[in-house]
Amino acid sequence: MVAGSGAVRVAVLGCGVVGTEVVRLLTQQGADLAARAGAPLELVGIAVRDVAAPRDQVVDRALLTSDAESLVDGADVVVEVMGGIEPARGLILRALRGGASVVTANKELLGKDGPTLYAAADEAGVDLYFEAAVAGAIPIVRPVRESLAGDRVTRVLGIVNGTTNYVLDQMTSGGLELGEALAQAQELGFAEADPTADVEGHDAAAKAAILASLAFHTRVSVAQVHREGIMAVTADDIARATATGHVVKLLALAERSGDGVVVRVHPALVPQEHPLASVRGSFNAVFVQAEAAGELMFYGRGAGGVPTASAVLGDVVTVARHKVNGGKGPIESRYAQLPARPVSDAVTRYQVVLRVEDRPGVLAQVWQAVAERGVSIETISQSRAEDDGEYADLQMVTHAATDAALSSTVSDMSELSVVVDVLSVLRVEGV
Ligand SMILES: NC(=O)C1=CN([C@@H]2O[C@H](COP(=O)(O)OP(=O)(O)OC[C@H]3O[C@@H](n4cnc5c(N)ncnc54)[C@H](O)[C@@H]3O)[C@@H](O)[C@H]2O)C=CC1
Ligand SMILES: N[C@@H](CC=O)C(=O)O
Ligand code: NA
Repeated sequence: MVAGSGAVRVAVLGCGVVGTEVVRLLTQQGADLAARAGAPLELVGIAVRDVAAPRDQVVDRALLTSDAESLVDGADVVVEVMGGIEPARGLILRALRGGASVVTANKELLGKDGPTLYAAADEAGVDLYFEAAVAGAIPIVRPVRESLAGDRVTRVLGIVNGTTNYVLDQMTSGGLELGEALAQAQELGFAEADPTADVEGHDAAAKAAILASLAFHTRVSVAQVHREGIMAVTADDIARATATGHVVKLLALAERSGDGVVVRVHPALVPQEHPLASVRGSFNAVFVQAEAAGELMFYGRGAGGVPTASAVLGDVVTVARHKVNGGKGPIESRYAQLPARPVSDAVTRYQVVLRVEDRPGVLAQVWQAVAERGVSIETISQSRAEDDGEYADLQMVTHAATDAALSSTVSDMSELSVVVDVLSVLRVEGV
């Protein structure tokens, strides 16, 4: 419960893209937030690296401090939006152990070491909320953690990284190079401080681990997530996708597989008519399949300071209400303890493009290599290779099979003497 004046003392750690917008909402919406929380939310300080650095004018410079520890010690609610592992982790633990509730947007930390933080919150009897950590403004953590607590989730599939969705979209519709589109995403405040976290899939993998943990009541760490980023996606992949009625998206998937779960992040072809194909720019979308609810879709802005601040403030109001009225949000639910299965167990489909010698009998050899692995082909087409009359390009899409069978098939095909090169291998999802 709140002591003294009755105001809830809020400390903000980090004043970058998200922190500045959190400060703006706390400052400009004070009266509404107080009415909703049941007490004024008093911004008691903002921890920054450099108190002298230029700031947006909404930031009251008198509140800036480089002493984050003292700030944490005097707060009822700590908002961590500095990112990274340390000192964020130490400060969050200090806050929780000192009796403050914590709101964080830090998926990297939750994906790596969430259980330590959940345990500290549980032991101290305070809240740890993190709606902003997955898919920005979209309410997805709370629906999965609370609204679906009475159901059995079977699959989570979505676009959970705004930067890579923006980049792939710009490559598809604007014809931009990856580097050029990434620079724009950085400028717009979508990218992580180190954008390799976005383009190499680490950010999406952390979010997938968080979602899988919540959906399956199981601890899933980022190390258990199969991860491929978008750096290998070429302009040719995108052109081929368009020609065959697909869009390339970086997907996060978490699904039950036998008695376990498979969690994976990778680029995939999505049919143009699938709702995920129309998720443009920095928007995100998550499909959740649950046994009783059926299919649910969550859509909205997945990145950017202002949308993310909305999710942060929603959590701040919730934990402040608990400080004012008593009560507490849910603790970590991990009773199911489903084992993490490798990506080789996932059932998917591949689109493979081979450069082959352009002579009779080639198709039969390729077909046989596929059949020997128990895989079957749904569509196959052949075109003359643009750069050399001796070769042809074979483009095929398989029926569903395990990732193990499909990758072995590609490996076998690449060994055939008639196969000159494997030009592209992409999974196909959402069919
Ligand atoms: N930008 C976005 O669209 C979203 C970001 N997030 C998460 O929100 C967090 C913040 O992200 P951004 O605001 O975009 O990053 P940012 O890099 O713009 O801001 C972080 C700020 O924290 C400060 N900081 C870092 N270490 C500090 C320390 N030891 N003491 C004091 N200040 C320190 C930095 O100087 C910087 O100003 C990250 O965890 C990020 O993953 C989550 C959802 C969306
Ligand atoms: N860098 C992240 C920010 C939000 O989580 C993204 O692009 O999605
Ligand atoms: Na969210």
